[in-house]
Amino acid sequence: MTDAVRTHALFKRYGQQIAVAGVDLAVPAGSFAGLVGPNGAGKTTTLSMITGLLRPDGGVAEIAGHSVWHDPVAVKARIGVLPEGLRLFERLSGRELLIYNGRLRGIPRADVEERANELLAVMDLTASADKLVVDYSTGMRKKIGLAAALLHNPSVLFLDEPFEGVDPVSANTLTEVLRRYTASGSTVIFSSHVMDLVERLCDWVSVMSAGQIVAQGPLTDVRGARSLNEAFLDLVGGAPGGGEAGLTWLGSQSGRTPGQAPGRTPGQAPGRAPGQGPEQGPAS
Ligand SMILES: Nc1ncnc2c1ncn2[C@@H]1O[C@H](COP(=O)(O)OP(=O)(O)OP(=O)(O)O)[C@@H](O)[C@H]1O
Repeated sequence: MTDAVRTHALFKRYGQQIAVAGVDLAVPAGSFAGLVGPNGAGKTTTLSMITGLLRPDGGVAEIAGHSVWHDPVAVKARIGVLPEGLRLFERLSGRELLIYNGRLRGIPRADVEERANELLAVMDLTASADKLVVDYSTGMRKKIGLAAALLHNPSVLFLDEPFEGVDPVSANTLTEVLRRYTASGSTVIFSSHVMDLVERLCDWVSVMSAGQIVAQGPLTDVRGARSLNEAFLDLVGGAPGGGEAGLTWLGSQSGRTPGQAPGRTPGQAPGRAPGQGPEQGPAS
């Protein structure tokens, strides 16, 4: 079967900084796929190149066998995107936004209205449908963004951090919608830092580190006998206890004035409170 998404040697440089260093991504159709990696690994840059938002410096990206950069119309008809830092038409209401998106996609007005109403209901946005998007909360923006990305029934849906700022109830709604969507044979690819979430939702995982794919395949293979979080830390070289190095000044607030080292008053030797020997308890 053709992969829903495939890239070969995808490359992007910003000045001296190589953001994506030859990525070979493969996501089978019908997958619920997670793209994970530490901050700055190149996930957003990769997704931007695959969705036609950013021109690669090298390599190829294909959606269902269509080249993103040579056959952009065919690709854009097949994909839905919920990008990072989502920009929406703020002065439209949620309903107007969906109808506008649907009409831009060439969907007949009656169909757009029907789909918009259904999506608003599923996303629990019916009561806010006529409110301006500028007045939506973070979670509501994610939901209307997802509704807009789903309206034309794409075969591949790209989501950059879709659950960020979304409350547990709304996250549950989004999860259900996405599960239904992949169960029908469509593909979801989402980036996230939340390993528990990826482990719970995804059946396919691609792990990126320093601009490259360091592991990719079915979740159970990538994870092995470990949790995905442990596998991730092994793969990306997260030093166990790395957060304990340095920062000796951090914490120990008691008996200290601002700017003073912990546990010390001016003129006192380090490590002992005035008038207190090592075995001495508090004065009674
Ligand atoms: N527009 C830009 N100009 C210069 N450097 C950039 C630009 N966009 C990204 N980078 C650099 O490219 C590298 C990859 O960034 P990218 O945003 O793709 O990472 P990411 O994996 O999505 O990170 P995060 O998890 O923090 O969102 C980083 O080193 C980043 O500083």
